[in-house]
Amino acid sequence: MEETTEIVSDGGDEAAPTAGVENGMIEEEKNMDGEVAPALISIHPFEKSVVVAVGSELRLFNLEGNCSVSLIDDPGGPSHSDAIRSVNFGASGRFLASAGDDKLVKIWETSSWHCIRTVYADKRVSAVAISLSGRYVAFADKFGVVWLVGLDEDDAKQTKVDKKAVPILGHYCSIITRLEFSPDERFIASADRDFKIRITVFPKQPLKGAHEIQSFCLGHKDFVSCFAFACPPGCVHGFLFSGSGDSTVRLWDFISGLLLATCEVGTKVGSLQYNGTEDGYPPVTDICVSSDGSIIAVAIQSLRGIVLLSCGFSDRTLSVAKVVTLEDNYFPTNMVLSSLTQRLWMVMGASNLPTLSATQLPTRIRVMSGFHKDPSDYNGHDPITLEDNEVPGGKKLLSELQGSFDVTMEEAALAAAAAAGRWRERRHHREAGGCAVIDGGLATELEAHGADLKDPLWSAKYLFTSPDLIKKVHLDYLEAGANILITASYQATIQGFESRGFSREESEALLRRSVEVACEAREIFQGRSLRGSDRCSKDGISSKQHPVLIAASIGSYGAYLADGSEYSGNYGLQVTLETLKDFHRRRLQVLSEAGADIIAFETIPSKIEAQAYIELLQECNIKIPVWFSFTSNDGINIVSGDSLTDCASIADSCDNVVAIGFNCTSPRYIHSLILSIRKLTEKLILIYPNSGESYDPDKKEWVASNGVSGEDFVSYVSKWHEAGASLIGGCCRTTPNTIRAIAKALRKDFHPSKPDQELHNDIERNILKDSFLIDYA
Ligand SMILES: C[S+](C)CC[C@H](N)C(=O)O
Ligand SMILES: N[C@@H](CCS)C(=O)O
Ligand SMILES: [Zn+2]
Repeated sequence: MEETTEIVSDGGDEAAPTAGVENGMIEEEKNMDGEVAPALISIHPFEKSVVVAVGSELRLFNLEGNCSVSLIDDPGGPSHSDAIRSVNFGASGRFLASAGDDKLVKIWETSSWHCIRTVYADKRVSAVAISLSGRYVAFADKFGVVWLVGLDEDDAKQTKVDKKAVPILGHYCSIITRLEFSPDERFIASADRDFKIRITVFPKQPLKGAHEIQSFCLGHKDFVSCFAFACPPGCVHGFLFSGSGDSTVRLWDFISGLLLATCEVGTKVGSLQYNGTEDGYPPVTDICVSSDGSIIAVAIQSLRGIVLLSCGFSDRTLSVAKVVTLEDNYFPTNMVLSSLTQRLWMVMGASNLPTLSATQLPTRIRVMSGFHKDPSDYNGHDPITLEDNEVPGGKKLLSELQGSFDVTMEEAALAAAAAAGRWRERRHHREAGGCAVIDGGLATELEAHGADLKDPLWSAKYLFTSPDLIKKVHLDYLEAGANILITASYQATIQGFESRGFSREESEALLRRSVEVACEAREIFQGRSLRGSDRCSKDGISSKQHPVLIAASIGSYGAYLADGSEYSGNYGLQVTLETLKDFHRRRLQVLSEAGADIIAFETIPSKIEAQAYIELLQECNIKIPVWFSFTSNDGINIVSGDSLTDCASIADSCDNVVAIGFNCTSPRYIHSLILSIRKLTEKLILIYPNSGESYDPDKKEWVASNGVSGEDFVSYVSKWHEAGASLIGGCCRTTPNTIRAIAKALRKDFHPSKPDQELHNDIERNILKDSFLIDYA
């Protein structure tokens, strides 16, 4: 690893909001792009000041001077311009760090409140932490990479815009939800949406990378939303508490990764106590623990209050001691415990609310005191929620931190957003209704424009004979409503190009060309809106509101053989797992670095080929997401006869895989395949069937079968969407007309009738965006 890695933004573009490019969902209305980011609160370790982050705003109050504080930002540098996702005073209290969706990390010096450093991240930032010594700031981007910035003495004295950070560890494409240094600064802990907490040794020379993994804390069954260290008296390293979407709080010996105790808080609190309507129990959204572990406060999504736990460190028990109910309509979205005064500060709020303007976002602060060291003392002695005039800083602080809070007007909206919560369970993503439109048959449309594909390279031939025709077809699909363009690399292989006399370098350049052509089409399409000529098409599709992703196609080995064997998987016994890996390796590497948003493994006929892909993804350390798309000709198994269960479980096992499904399969099998696969994976489901005709590989022609007509195909789209498919398009013999009709059908599915449904859909769609696409952009 290089000692320093430039992550320079090339001016304003990178840091500017790029929601249109990032967002892979269909969005009918501009305001549907809004994402609910929770209000955050952090307190100085000596309770000198308190900060609330809401939207892009940092609101600060000096508790010592009883006055509000104005931050002094970089004079020429960028300020926060999008939702702040993490705000953190280090343990020393010397600095405050803030970071978020605008890809900026800002470090503020807490005696002068100057911004002393602005770091440009190249992805949105999900978590930030400051080391005990104040010498390092770590931040996590949404790709799952943790970066480190060193602060030296001079930093505290001057403003500096620094564009350098060093990647120190990674979570392999999983979004990091929380990041903290251990209290002794020996470790750095990072938790992710893939259920794990990684404990990494924080090395003596951390800017050279933190490679030594101390442990993984594995046991949560859903995303890890929060964690906190605690060190009871007499204990050397301490313990770690974590909360999760699986509705549990767990206690870990983080040195060994051993799970010591689990408290099923959601079950214990009981369904009557929270306001949710979902199946199962609600996620734990936040946890605050006093430094000695005697106070453990837990926030649960949609719970009007907090849960206090008691922990027996020696006998490894963790149980609910008390549920403290707050007044109606108060759902804390974020909390912080002051170790000094043992006051729990809570905030409720969100960065965008459907009924309120973007400026002056309201929040509601509550402060609780009267915690007991011995949980049995809670019997009859609840912690006390302070009245507004009893809160440190009083009404002055509240008016500063809460914004234009008008109880009667806004509390209900605020509560709705808070109740909707910060994290959604992973398994709800695809059921939430978010969806994107995949394009249709590229080769089919090339043929419609006169292309002759009777060639071993099939559509890939046009990468060197007429890339402009490919671009035109991509544009036709975008105009028709596609959100995802699949590149012309399905049958483009290094081996295939070499057999046509191209050199190795030229062959690799042709692979890259397939992605470039699709990117150029996207630019043209979106450039129309920049030039002000954006109009809604007759289908109501506006390029301004129409995000586009590029999926680099990788066809199976059978496609290269050009004998139709991608529809049987019958490659002969001499073709082993190693043969397939050797065949696919270099192409995968080249395409994964060509600028695509995702790799589309298409028309996978067999388990062995899926296995080859999975092994290559790991061995080649592929850094972009992928989808796995199988073919079936009976609606039960995949075409080779391998079981769907086996194939789906192979695909499901890999973090890179964000969606699993079927392509180039007859529409008549799609519904049953969706129903089967939804039981086998929590990942997104994709389907892009062909017309139902059969392919004759000798004649290289499609022949009618008793398939379902194009018209019928479209009439199934809503049903497939309802059954759980999130990404829907067409494969061979489908056309821009098919895609136009699919986009129309799916848009019709998005007509929320009630305002709360609207909010729900909005939140869910954005989470779908988070999990599938935007984080890798
Ligand atoms: C998806 S099939 C229709 C692609 C063409 C096939 N591999 C062939 O070369 O005949
Ligand atoms: N993506 C390819 C077909 C795969 S079967 C194409 O559309 O030409
Ligand atoms: Zn196809």
